This record gives sequence, structure tokens and C-alpha cells, in this order.
Amino acid sequence: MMGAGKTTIGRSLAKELGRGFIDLDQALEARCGVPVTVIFDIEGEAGFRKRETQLLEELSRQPRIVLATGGGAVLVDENRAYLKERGTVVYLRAEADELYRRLARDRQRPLLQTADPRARLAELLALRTPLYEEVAHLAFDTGTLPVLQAVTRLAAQLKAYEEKT
Ligand SMILES: Nc1ncnc2c1ncn2[C@@H]1O[C@H](COP(=O)(O)OP(=O)(O)O)[C@@H](O)[C@H]1O
Ligand SMILES: O=C(O)C1=C[C@@H](OP(=O)(O)O)[C@@H](O)[C@H](O)C1
Ligand SMILES: [Mg+2]
Repeated sequence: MMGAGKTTIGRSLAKELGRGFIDLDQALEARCGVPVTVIFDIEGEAGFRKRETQLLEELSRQPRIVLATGGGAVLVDENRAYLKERGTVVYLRAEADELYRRLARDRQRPLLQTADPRARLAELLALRTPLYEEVAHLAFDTGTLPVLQAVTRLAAQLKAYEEKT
């Protein structure tokens, strides 16, 4: 979900694992030359999702990288298939209240620029949780862990998972 720490933990995890890092939203912004907020303003969520799927299809082919998606990438069936078939998918779990604490002052998430962002987060989390669970090979609670500790633990869990499979 938005605020779970995909961008932050993903970047640090890539370093820990000695792999390249790609953040799908940042890659999309670089391609389009404008922030995600502007893509939403001009093309709406539907336009953003089309671009997101095209770029995910391309970037998820890269081997040995850590790829952080946006929280809504799971909404599109095709995206879930790319993720599940091409990589090891980690679902970073956090409660709605914690997500809200992290994002309350954020202005870069267009879906949260509403009168009641806390309710919106809870609603999106409830709708998406089954999709996150469906696509994930591993679930990881980010709850109260500081980022660096989370990364060390997650790297160990990934190693154990990959040795097992
Ligand atoms: N484990 C964590 N504990 C506390 N704050 C975090 C944690 N992970 C991320 N954050 C903070 O939450 C905000 C959103 O993180 P971000 O990595 O952008 O999430 P996402 O990419 O999943 O939307 C940032 O301000 C980040 O510093
Ligand atoms: O949850 C979503 O639908 C979205 C999450 C954002 O990324 P983060 O999950 O990195 O915030 C970004 O892709 C866009 O604002 C839509
Ligand atoms: Mg992000």
C-alpha cells in the first residue's frame, strides 16, 4: 500500500543485496518528464494505469533487480501476472493507522488528496488486501520496525525463501 515503504525499503534492500533498484513511479516520471500527480491531473487514474502497465511489462523483464511498484499496480490482472511470474513478490504490510501517520502531510499521492485521507486509506487497504495476498510470495510486517532493521530482516527472509524454492 501507499506508505508501506516500498520505495524506501526497496532502495535500501537493493543495496544490501548488491542489486540494481528501480522504482516504477520514478521510472514513469523520468519517461514522462512530469510527476505522477501531473499524470493523474491530465490523464486521470485510467491514463496513469495504462502507462504503469506498459512500463511494468518492460521493467519486470530485468533480471536481478529490486523493483518497487506503486501500491495500485496490483489492481490490474496483467500486472499481477508479470509480478508473480517474473519475480519474488514481497508484500510490505502495515496497518491503515500507521500508513496514515506516514502520509498525513504528503501531497504527492493524488489518491489521498481528499477531505478524509484516513478513511480513503482504510478503504483502499480493505479493497486491495486480497490482491496483495494473492500476488505475494512473501508477506513482511513493517509495523514498528525502523527501515534499516526491516531491511536486514527482510533480506534474511528472502534468502531463506529463495533457498527453499
Ligand atoms: N518502516 C518504516 N517506518 C517508518 N516510516 C517509514 C517506514 N518505511 C517508510 N517510511 C516513511 O513513510 C513514507 C512513505 O514511504 P515510501 O517508501 O514512499 O512508501 P511507498 O513507496 O510504499 O508509498 C516516507 O516518509 C518514509 O520515510
Ligand atoms: O496506491 C496507488 O494507487 C498509488 C500509489 C503510488 O505509489 P506508492 O505506493 O509508492 O505511494 C503511485 O503509484 C500513485 O500515486 C498511485
Ligand atoms: Mg513508492
